[in-house]
Amino acid sequence: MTKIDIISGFLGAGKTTLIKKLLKEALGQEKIVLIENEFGEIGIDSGFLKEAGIQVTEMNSGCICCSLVGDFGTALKEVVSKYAPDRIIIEPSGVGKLSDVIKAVQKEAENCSLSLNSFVTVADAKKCQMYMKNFGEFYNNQIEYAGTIILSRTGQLQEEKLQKAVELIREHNQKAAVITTPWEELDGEKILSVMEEGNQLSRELFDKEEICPGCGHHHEHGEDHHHEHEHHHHHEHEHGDHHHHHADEVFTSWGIETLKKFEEESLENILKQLSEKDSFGTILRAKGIVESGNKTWIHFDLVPGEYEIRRGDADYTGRICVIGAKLDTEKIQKLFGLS
Ligand SMILES: Nc1nc2c(ncn2[C@@H]2O[C@H](COP(=O)(O)OP(=O)(O)OP(=O)(O)O)[C@@H](O)[C@H]2O)c(=O)[nH]1
Repeated sequence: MTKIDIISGFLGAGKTTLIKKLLKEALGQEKIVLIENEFGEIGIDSGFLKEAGIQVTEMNSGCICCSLVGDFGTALKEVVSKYAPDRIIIEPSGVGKLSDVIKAVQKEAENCSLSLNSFVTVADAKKCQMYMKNFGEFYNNQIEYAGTIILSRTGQLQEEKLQKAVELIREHNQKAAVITTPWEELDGEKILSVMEEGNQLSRELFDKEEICPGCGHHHEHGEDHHHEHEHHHHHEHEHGDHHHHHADEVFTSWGIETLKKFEEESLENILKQLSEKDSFGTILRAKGIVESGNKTWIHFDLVPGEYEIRRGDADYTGRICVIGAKLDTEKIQKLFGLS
């Protein structure tokens, strides 16, 4: 029986960082396949995992949570028959709805010999209030359906702020275990055992009813699609323009492969502008690997309010990806000096 762990979380929450930690500290002996579904045109994360000998299957052509459920099922089956792994870790795109991913996995689990072992959401403790307010339709679904919620960046947070984050999360999920301890203080084994217990707790919730991610209403399990549509129309009449969005209606991504070399200073200036000004749209995530002078390479990461530049390994070509809402991609391209 292959175990499946779903590690969801909004853009830049820390999913990849968590997966690395688990692989290193808890899953070293197991045969693992990672299925990544990145939102954005260019997969940037998978390099290090491939180097670590982990099998990575990228699904960058679309979203596993909605239209491509069929393809996702095929991908799962292929992975099981080809590698017979002990465990499949699924990292859905940061803007995917966790409930859709769980549904897709459950559907396939019946056919292949798969067991849904855990469904986790990584949430940036510093930003959950802002994300709930601005992108609640996607963000809250990930919180509501998680068996375990693993807060990231809690180390730098004041106690009251962390307390507030936990309260906000509890408004959407009373049952999940919420990990508040900074990750450096926890062993991967400990985190994994909490994740696996979370499965037991929320299975009950998931079996009984489904919370409509858009309107917050509970639908009986098994309620058919036709019926659901009527239900939604009903709401539209009541509340005006209520309808559910697909991720690609709300979020856009811009990605480019480039040979351009960047000085650390000028890249710093670019990231500073991206994170401070709102004239490029709402920037939610940027990452890239680009060449710098003297055959050195720079890796960078940006989430709202913070960015990080570090020296890293060369890659097969330079790549940059920016994700956000209402992006002015032309202006962003110019900012990187690439138009
Ligand atoms: N200080 C701090 N930084 C973190 C923590 N978790 C993640 N980061 C940083 O945040 C950035 C994003 O982390 P990732 O692990 O790539 O996040 P992700 O959820 O995989 O992001 P996507 O690529 O958008 O899917 C990286 O620069 C990490 O080093 C944390 O707990 N504390």
